[in-house]
Amino acid sequence: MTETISLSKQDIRKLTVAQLKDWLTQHGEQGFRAKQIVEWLWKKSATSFDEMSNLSLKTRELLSEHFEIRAISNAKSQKSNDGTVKSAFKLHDGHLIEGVLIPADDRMTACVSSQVGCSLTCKFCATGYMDRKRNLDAAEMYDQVVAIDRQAKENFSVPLTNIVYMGMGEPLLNYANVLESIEKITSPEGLGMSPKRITVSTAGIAKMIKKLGDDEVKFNLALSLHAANDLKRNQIMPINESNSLENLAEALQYFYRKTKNRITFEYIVFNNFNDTLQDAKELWEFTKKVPAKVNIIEYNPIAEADFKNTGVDKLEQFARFLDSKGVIVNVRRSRGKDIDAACGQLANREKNE
Ligand SMILES: C[S@@+](CC[C@H](N)C(=O)[O-])C[C@H]1O[C@@H](n2cnc3c(N)ncnc32)[C@H](O)[C@@H]1O
Ligand code: SF4
Repeated sequence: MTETISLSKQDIRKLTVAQLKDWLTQHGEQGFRAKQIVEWLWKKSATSFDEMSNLSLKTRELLSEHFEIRAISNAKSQKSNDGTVKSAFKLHDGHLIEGVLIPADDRMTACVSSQVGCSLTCKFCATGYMDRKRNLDAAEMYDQVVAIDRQAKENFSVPLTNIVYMGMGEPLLNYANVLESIEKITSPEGLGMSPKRITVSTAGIAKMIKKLGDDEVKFNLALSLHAANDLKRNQIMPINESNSLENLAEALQYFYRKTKNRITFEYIVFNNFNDTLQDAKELWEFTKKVPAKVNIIEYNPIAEADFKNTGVDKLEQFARFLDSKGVIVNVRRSRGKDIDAACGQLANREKNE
């Protein structure tokens, strides 16, 4: 019988401080070094053991003999006319994911991916036409934030102010890793950012929205609604067939009771699909179910589908109706469209090479 020996070393960032401490003491090292190593790995984003200058050469050699640091690498960045920077990041196993820096007057936002591809097949989203290859681990999401923060400092001389989990993938289908990444991003041992500046966007997995409530998370939640009517939502978001609007409303109410965090509803106003006054009324009715605000977002055309944005007049009428009913509504213009860096356009494509 032949035995298969795995040559790949363990990713050291999968270990907790306590596990690392145990490992070090079992290997004749001082346990307190674990905290120093963890600080190098997260706060200082070291990509090699050689950088860990307060460890002895012997300790560094011991670590590199047994572990590796699976950092992501920046494969390519493209800058849009409006300053948006889209980056392709290469993962240790060769997969590519994308992250985007979105500069605005009052904020610098990182849009990060949570999965390689997506399994939810929303009809208007480029990522939905790719297969889901795998979930990202916490370090792979954390590394995107670190890399995009560097880009913000290099290009605009300011650090990131906000993070949105709105890149490739459905964050709530990678629940544990997404929460772990946010824990690292917000903890003083990591980047120390406020959870109030982080938004996780979901296509709507009712069970996991409730779990967010049970976990009493401090970050913001956005629901990609796009239709407040099951028949229409089923047509563009197949996940709605098993997570109806009624189930979602109930889950959101539960989430709100537990966290007191107001929900954001994302709504693309598609031409001749969900742009009538009746659609606006249904959306208004839905917003009454839970404290919420509405972001009307522009559709970024993708090759696979032939949706169109509604006209300016209809869009204004739609937004004015909501406003007249006391709904907090923002109309958001899309960014980075010339390089396919806008929401829903992330599918590892290059433009204008
Ligand atoms: C790409 S998704 C990732 C997060 C999560 N899977 C979700 O659906 O909310 C982020 C946001 O982009 C939106 N989106 C997807 N395709 C789009 C497109 N072609 N134009 C504009 N927004 C789009 C989604 O509806 C969602 O609000
Ligand atoms: S919109 Fe979100 S859930 Fe839907 S396919 Fe795109 S990434 Fe997946």
